[in-house]
Amino acid sequence: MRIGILTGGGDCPGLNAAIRGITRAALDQYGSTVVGFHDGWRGLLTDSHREMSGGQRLDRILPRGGTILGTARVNPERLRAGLGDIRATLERNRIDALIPIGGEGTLKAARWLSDEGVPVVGVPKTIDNDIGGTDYTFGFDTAVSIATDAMDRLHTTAESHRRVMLVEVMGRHTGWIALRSGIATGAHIITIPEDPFDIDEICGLIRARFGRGDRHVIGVIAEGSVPRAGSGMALRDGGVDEYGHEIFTGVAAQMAPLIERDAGVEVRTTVLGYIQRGGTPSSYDRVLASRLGAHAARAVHDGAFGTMAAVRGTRMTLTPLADAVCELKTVPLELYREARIFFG
Ligand SMILES: Nc1ncnc2c1ncn2[C@@H]1O[C@H](COP(=O)(O)OP(=O)(O)O)[C@@H](O)[C@H]1O
Ligand SMILES: O=P(O)(O)OC[C@H]1O[C@](O)(COP(=O)(O)O)[C@@H](O)[C@@H]1O
Ligand SMILES: [Mg+2]
Repeated sequence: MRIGILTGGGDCPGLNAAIRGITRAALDQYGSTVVGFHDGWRGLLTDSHREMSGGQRLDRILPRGGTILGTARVNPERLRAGLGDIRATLERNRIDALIPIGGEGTLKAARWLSDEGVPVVGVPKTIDNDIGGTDYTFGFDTAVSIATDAMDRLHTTAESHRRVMLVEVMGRHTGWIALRSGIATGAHIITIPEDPFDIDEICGLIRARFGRGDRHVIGVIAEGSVPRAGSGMALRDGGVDEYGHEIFTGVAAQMAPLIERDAGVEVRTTVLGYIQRGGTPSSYDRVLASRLGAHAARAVHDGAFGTMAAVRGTRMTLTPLADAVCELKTVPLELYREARIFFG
């Protein structure tokens, strides 16, 4: 077989391990060849690609962050309008099956291509861990470790200065990174997009902590957090970018002056940003990405198209793409309530 692969959406640690997993399995186990398309779906629209070869060169990419194929976002309408170009690229390169590695956006496009008759098997990736049909996505474990390390450091400086430290972490639609890193570091407040926050409640909690003699507060704020309607705070509207994503206006920075005024304490804001996505993957993410990649290679050779490689417990499985993209995997509210035990 000739298998096309691509990495789409935001990069994350483990993409290279997944590329290696697919390529090593396809080449060594099935004698197939692999063609890597550059910069996500853009590489299929413009036919920009490279032939992948196995051996030592691929072994060295296992621990490397980012993606050797490059990634990009393409306006979904432009992608749909380019179906003819995509088909032409696949035919010109004699591609028998496509393995897109991506988040919920890339996998929606994969599902659409599958519905159009293209043989597709997806591989889930994202630091946000918000893809349905799989217990975990690679990138998440590394991002949580980076956020945990950062917050451990912020505790000591906040305590020294008697400050509130708001730490904004990634999580566009879901609070998985905020929840996991917040619990791990003993954060006093965690806000997640799934449960709009009440700024008065947060201020009350901060006043109570300082009132009983505590010297600092760490608040972990998922970037997609929103204030509860009618709760005395409204976020600035940033509109939507050309790819259809909401443009964030900095929720933590907008909370800070309200807390300073109400609680009469100094507030500092740290936005962890792209640090969470860069650099070498954790051992967990390397293993998960390698296994998902090899499993996807196996699935295309079995003809199991229209599916996504997934992990359930410790087992590799296949989930129908339609099930994987029908809804985001959000943080269950009972899990968030469990975390609230440690607030304050
Ligand atoms: N509903 C959709 N239909 C077709 N293509 C889509 C759709 N949603 C996203 N895409 C394509 O997938 C790309 C990656 O999606 P995005 O959400 O940016 O990243 P991720 O795959 O990491 O979630 C988009 O830039 C777009 O080209
Ligand atoms: O790279 P961009 O376009 O600034 O996107 C940032 C977004 O990408 C992410 O890092 C990961 O999201 P995806 O995996 O869905 O691409 C989000 O946490 C963040 O909101
Ligand atoms: Mg996305």
